[in-house]
Amino acid sequence: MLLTVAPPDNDVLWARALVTSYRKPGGRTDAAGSPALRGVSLGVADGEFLAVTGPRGSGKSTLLHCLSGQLVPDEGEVWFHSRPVHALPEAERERLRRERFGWIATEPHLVPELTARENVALPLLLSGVPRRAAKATALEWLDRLDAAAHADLRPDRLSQASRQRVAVARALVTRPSVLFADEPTAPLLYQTDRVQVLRTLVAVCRSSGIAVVMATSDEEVAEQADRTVALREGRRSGGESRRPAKPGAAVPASATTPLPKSADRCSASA
Ligand SMILES: Nc1ncnc2c1ncn2[C@@H]1O[C@H](COP(=O)(O)OP(=O)(O)OP(=O)(O)O)[C@@H](O)[C@H]1O
Repeated sequence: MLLTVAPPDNDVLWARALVTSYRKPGGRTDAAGSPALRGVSLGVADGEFLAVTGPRGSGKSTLLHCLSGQLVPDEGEVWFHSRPVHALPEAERERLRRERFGWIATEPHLVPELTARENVALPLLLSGVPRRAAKATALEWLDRLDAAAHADLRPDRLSQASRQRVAVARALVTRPSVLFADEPTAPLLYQTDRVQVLRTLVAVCRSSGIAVVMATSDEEVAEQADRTVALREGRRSGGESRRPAKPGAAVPASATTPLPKSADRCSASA
């Protein structure tokens, strides 16, 4: 595969001409001959909130999987700073995902036997942080997500919105450089929950300098983003739209307080 030069300095993440097809169990390329991505290029600036929009099946999730190194594209390149994600061995991609990327799925997928605080502490424990420090940092992140009151409850005792807040705290506890979120508010029934979870997430990422790449088909969600790129049938559709910041947007005070020292990045640098 031809490697080009690394991306511009102000882009934390950069992708060029991504093409991806899903293969059938027999190993053959999709019989319909319809790649999920057909040449998508984009860059994500440091600390930027980028929304990826498009109808169902347009390739949003596939793009996030490629950008986060979960899926290696058939063609094209993905760079994280000066590292060619598409060309890294599986073990290095996994390490990158664990240490520099956060992931929020549509469903929270919390460990049912663990409390909210233990769920959030888990990524830190797995990267070798001592238990006490990990649990203290987990509580600080739950507090920033307005979920500290639920710290000692297991997921089955939490509302859907609270579970998603815990999942957001778990994704951010390692202070990733990029947070990927795949329709994170879609399962929340109430608009007030969707708005609050999203605003808290965005405020925390902005105050911590974490870039966000969010797949969404919800226009209200996309309106919160700094920039929106649209997909249709695996291709960029139309231009991109940039929106001015909304200084008046109400966010919980806890989401914008500076991070305590113990919440500083715990993982190794890339
Ligand atoms: N695991 C898979 N195996 C086979 N085909 C897949 C797989 N995942 C996605 N696809 C196909 O790839 C295309 C893009 O799907 P993708 O999930 O990336 O789109 P999306 O915009 O995220 O849609 P949605 O909003 O429904 O999740 C679709 O045609 C979909 O059917």
